[in-house]
Amino acid sequence: MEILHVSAECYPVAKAGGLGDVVGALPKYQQDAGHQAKVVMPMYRTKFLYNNDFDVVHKGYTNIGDYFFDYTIIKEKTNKLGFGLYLVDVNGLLDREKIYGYDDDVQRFTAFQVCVVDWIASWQFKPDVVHVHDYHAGLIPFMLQYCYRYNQLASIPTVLTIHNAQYQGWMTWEQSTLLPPYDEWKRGMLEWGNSINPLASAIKCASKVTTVSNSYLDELKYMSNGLEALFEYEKGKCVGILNGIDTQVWNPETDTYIKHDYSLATVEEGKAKNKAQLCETFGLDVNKPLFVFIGRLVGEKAADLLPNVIGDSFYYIGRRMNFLILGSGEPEVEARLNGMMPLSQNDYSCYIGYNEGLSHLMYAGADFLLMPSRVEPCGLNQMYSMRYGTVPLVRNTGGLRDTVKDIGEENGYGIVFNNASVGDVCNAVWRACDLYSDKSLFTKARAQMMQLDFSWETSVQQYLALYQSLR
Ligand SMILES: Nc1ncnc2c1ncn2[C@@H]1O[C@H](COP(=O)(O)OP(=O)(O)O[C@H]2O[C@H](CO)[C@@H](O)[C@H](O)[C@H]2O)[C@@H](O)[C@H]1O
Repeated sequence: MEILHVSAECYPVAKAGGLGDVVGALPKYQQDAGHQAKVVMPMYRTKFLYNNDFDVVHKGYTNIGDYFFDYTIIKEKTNKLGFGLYLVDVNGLLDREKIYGYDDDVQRFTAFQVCVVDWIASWQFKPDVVHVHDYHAGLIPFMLQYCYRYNQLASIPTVLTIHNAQYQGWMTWEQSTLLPPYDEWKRGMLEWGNSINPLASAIKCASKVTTVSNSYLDELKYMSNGLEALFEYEKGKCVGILNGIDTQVWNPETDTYIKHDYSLATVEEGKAKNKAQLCETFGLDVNKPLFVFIGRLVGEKAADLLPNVIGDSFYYIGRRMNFLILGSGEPEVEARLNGMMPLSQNDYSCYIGYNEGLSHLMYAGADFLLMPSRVEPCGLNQMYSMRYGTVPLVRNTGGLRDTVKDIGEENGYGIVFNNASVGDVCNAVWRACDLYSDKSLFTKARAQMMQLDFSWETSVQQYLALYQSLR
């Protein structure tokens, strides 16, 4: 089968979070399973672009509204990522340093999608399926079916994967002119809540919709930032497929980001060395358990709780542990976390920003990973941490519920709590400190987690079966 993934992110080309990880891995494993997988994404000004060689495979001319422009599709020459990587170059619009966060993001991502559809129209043989990820590619199922210019593409099956339904890409009706001319009778397929909603449109128009865990699919029916009724209505075509992790990138035995690689057999000393390196870098006490948080500092991840969790843990449990935070996001949370630095007694530090290498070292060197998420469609961090022998503390939600079993249960290995509240997280920290003191239980949990199988193979088969059902 020929599968075309359309996404705003793909690791290692450009990544802002878990979407990039998934789009950098899933196609590789589909290719390994004997299929032809391609990824098309915007051409940002990233290191990857400058450090690799590309061929021009297509040149085109199109428009968004009254802005007419040339675009170019370039392909990485050697398929070094394990699949065909295609970048859309639109001079001035897409070739920026950041992925998101510009005032004209609506124009940028609409232009990207128009170019992708325009490019597909030039193919001699059409792909067997177009697989779009999140709202940045959400207008494509509509365009393929209802834009007059692309009538010949209407029968291509489409799959939407929702990595995060919080962000929907809302556009005003005035911005509808950015789309190629379409059948006005179908404008309802673009609309939700009186505006153009690219994510809702993709849910309506795609042949199938997947979410990145089963529990998240259930939750979306009562908590999806306004789309609850739509998920209930379209539930017949929705299915949950749990993400895997790229075990070639996330492997403590071969990880090139860490100096001290380790396996299940050498986990004790391997983690100790990585922890020592981390503690030295951040001025932490290597003899105390180390709790880390890695992620976007936003409400969904309950990052706003962190300052009080740290303060209350020190106050009520005692200064028996270290905390280290890596992330960026809401300015108030960043400021509070930074503001706590002078109060550290060699037991707290934070790094505000994005740092891929440091994240690997933290998964490797920490004892515990905090994930109090209010919403977690799947969550990759907890799976990475388990593979690196770091015990996750997670809220009982979404993909966290589907992947972490509480230590209190038979064969459990993690710490699970119910509420995204300071009290519940502190209680989990307390339980973790107790676990840390119980050496034999801690070692057992660690060994058990490291042997769990979160590889992509199973999920890839589920995606392939889904595509097959559309042919
Ligand atoms: N400051 C920083 N420095 C370095 N690395 C950082 C970082 N901040 C985040 N990361 C990395 O970004 C990734 C985050 O992935 P998640 O899946 O946990 O969350 P995200 O909300 O981005 O993804 C969404 O999509 C994914 C994929 O489907 C779902 O798992 C998830 O639930 C959903 O919210 C991890 O690789 C993490 O290490």
